[in-house]
Amino acid sequence: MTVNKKKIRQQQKSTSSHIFYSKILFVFSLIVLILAIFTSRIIPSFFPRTIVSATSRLTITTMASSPQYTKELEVAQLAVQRAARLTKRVFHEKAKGTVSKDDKSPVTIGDFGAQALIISALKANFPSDEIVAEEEAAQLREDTPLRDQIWELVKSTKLDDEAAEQLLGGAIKDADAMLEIIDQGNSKGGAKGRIWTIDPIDGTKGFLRGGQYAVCLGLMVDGDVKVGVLGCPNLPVDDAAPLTADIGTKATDEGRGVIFSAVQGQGATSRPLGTAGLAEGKPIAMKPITEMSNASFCESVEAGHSDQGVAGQIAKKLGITRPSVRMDSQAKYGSIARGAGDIYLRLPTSKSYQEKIWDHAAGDLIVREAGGQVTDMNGNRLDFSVGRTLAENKGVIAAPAAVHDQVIKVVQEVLGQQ
Ligand SMILES: Nc1ncnc2c1ncn2[C@@H]1O[C@H](COP(=O)(O)O)[C@@H](OP(=O)(O)O)[C@H]1O
Ligand SMILES: [Mg+2]
Ligand SMILES: [Mg+2]
Ligand SMILES: [Mg+2]
Repeated sequence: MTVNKKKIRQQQKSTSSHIFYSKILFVFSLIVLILAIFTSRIIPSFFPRTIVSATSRLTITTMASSPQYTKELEVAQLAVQRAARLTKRVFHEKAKGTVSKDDKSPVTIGDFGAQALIISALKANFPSDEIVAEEEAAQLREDTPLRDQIWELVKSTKLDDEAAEQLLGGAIKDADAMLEIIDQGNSKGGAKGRIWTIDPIDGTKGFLRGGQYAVCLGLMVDGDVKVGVLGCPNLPVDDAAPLTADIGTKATDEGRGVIFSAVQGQGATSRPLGTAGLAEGKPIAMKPITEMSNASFCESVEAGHSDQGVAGQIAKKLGITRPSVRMDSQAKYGSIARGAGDIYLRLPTSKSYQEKIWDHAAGDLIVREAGGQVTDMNGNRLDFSVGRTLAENKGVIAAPAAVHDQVIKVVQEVLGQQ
């Protein structure tokens, strides 16, 4: 009897110590898991991709319940929509008020006007945010007729929706105030705080020749792109329309004009550029590549902006059989994000050129939120935290996440043979 009791007591003791040790083990594992997740977010390269992507999914779920950057997104979309109204007016005019910048690249009254409208909308809503924008007003201060031409456009470009126009802060006071506003885009950029980046007309050369162009706006917080908006007035509204360099010969804008948007962790959308207010956005996603031979790739129209010879060799080695679609501006990012094309290749043409952050911020986020991966030619993520340029990166390779490693491998092989 006593022996049995003793046995039972011993058994109870060992069970409760088991439970005690299991609890300790459980709490310890939990702490390790939390630490792993926390550290993997700070130093992602130390951890396998699976852990990092599981964490991102965790972030997405958390963020979905309390969407962030709602106001930023609304203001950015409306500001891009209004600026695109201005660029479309200039686009349909014969004389586009083109002048040459110091680096010999073109700039038009559309570039200056769109930048003034976007900055004034941002300053009305987020007065302490910094802005990195492409253009500056110096030339306009010495050229009064050019300044006045832009002012005429800026003061008469409004959204039809009165409430939306009010949200953007309404009209700019006068021509001098407009010049000051243009120059508020002179931030040096960097890794701290809230910084917007604007390309009022990306693909100015495309804009001038009647090709694709984009009005681009991105918000970076501590060097990371959180919001991206691309207005592409000459792309088809239809997300399923095939990728083509041709914008058609129609004089009307019917069936054309799209805004791509993304917020980090909330996916990417497209909506018609429209005329009044904002249409409902539709989620967009990159197309999975099942056969490389059926894949399409796009690149710049300008041979001076991207090495088309090297891109051709990469495509061939990947097994891509179709010729590239040459398209100006970040319309390329939008097009692959909605599955109209598959891969975007941008190979440097010179050792010294540094890509500008306004040429890539919005597109980078939109593609990544649509299921893509965007890196430089060495496979490193684009680093928007080092100033006005992507000084730490060379070239751009954007592709569906599932094949991106394969593309980078081929890029390295081809470049290694150079
Ligand atoms: N040598 C070069 N290499 C890469 N990009 C260049 C370049 N010279 C200019 N660019 C950039 O290429 C952008 C156009 O991109 P794409 O060639 O894809 O259409 C230009 O934007 P802007 O048109 O806003 O000036 C400009 O900033
Ligand atoms: Mg330019
Ligand atoms: Mg540009
Ligand atoms: Mg530009």
